[in-house]
Amino acid sequence: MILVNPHSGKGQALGLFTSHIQRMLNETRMSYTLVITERQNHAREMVREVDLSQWDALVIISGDGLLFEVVNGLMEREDWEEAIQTPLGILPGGSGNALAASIHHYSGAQPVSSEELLVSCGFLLCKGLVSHMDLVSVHLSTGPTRLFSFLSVAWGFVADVDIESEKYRCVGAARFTLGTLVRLASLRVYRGRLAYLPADEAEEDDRPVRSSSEREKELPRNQPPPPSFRPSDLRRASVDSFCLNSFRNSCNSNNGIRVKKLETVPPNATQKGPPDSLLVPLDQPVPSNWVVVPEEDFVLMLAVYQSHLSEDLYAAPEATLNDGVIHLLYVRAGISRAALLRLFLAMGKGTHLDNNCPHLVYARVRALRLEPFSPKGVITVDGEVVEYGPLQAQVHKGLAKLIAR
Ligand SMILES: Nc1ncnc2c1ncn2[C@@H]1O[C@H](COP(=O)(O)OP(=O)(O)OP(=O)(O)O)[C@@H](O)[C@H]1O
Repeated sequence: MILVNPHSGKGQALGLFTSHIQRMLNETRMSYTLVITERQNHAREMVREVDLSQWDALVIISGDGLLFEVVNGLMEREDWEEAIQTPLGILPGGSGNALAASIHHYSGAQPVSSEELLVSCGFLLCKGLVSHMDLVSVHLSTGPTRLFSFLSVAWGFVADVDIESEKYRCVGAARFTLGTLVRLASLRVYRGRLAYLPADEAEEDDRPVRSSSEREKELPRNQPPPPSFRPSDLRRASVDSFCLNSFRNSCNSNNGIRVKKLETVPPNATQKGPPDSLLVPLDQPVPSNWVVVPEEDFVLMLAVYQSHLSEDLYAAPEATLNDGVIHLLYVRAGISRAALLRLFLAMGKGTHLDNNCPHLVYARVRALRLEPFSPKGVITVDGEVVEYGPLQAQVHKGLAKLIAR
């Protein structure tokens, strides 16, 4: 199932699919159904109810926001443990495309333009090799109290830029550069308390470690793919005509693709997912083996679990898809505008940690707690704004599966 957010990025996700991806899938003789999302939470509600036995993979062509919905929809199911084993795929159609940029980077390739990134991720999808991907369980004190995140938690400068730059999405990935310059002009300090469990202090995840053959399974498909893409091999994809009983389906044709419109079911708020053995309730002090950061004034806090925060921000050079580590970066108050700008320019190349910036701190952690004291601010999880207030998070190594090698 390929889910498209027609409004993501510059609003061209469907066009990008037809111009770049459709032919590649046809050449591999992979059959698929395209679902165009109609509103926020459509994908989340749909994957919560869908019969997953009918699908080999759930692929999104959008920004990271749509994958966030799919991951959380799967984790809200009664059968979440099995559901989250469904291979996920991502094709960049947004303006940030952090996970797509990360998997392109993990494949060993050099940085590329947005269009080439789409083709690169298309090839990864056609190869169909599946790897495990870490998920982070994020607890909030209000709103939906537990979320699952595959990318980042941000507070302060980065979160502000992410949200404020939404209005510049027509310029694509450059929106973050533009937003950074605007926010630098009105640099703020955020007051709060940060604590974390260093990765070397924490016990390894107690789930059994899987063998590499179990980790890297090839996606089933109708026929083996041709060794390379040749025009003579071009065939039309056989488009599946699944009938999902829980939805009212109406299909119509769009550029030769069968488009399925789905009616979804009411939200389900029940808590699901693995226990967070490293966390104590938010109203209790953190355990004694945690580090409590002495400073209380910050410019930013960024917890990231993949290498890239956007196509142009190589935030965690050491990160891999399944390292079971939250890469925590924070910048203490007192940094000059010029030094912060230099830091972000260096992040474009992934050299920010080599620059010995005295205000930047980096730690590999397994869990963290953030208690903002500033009355107003923005916190984002995977680029989506969440309720502003205390939160804590714990990584779950390799909980999800991603088509990524
Ligand atoms: N048809 C739709 N109409 C409006 N919103 C939608 C629709 N489909 C999905 N959404 C919502 O749009 C939000 C943004 O989606 P997404 O992150 O995929 O794109 P984006 O914001 O353009 O990408 P990026 O995060 O890279 O900038 C998500 O929260 C998603 O729930």
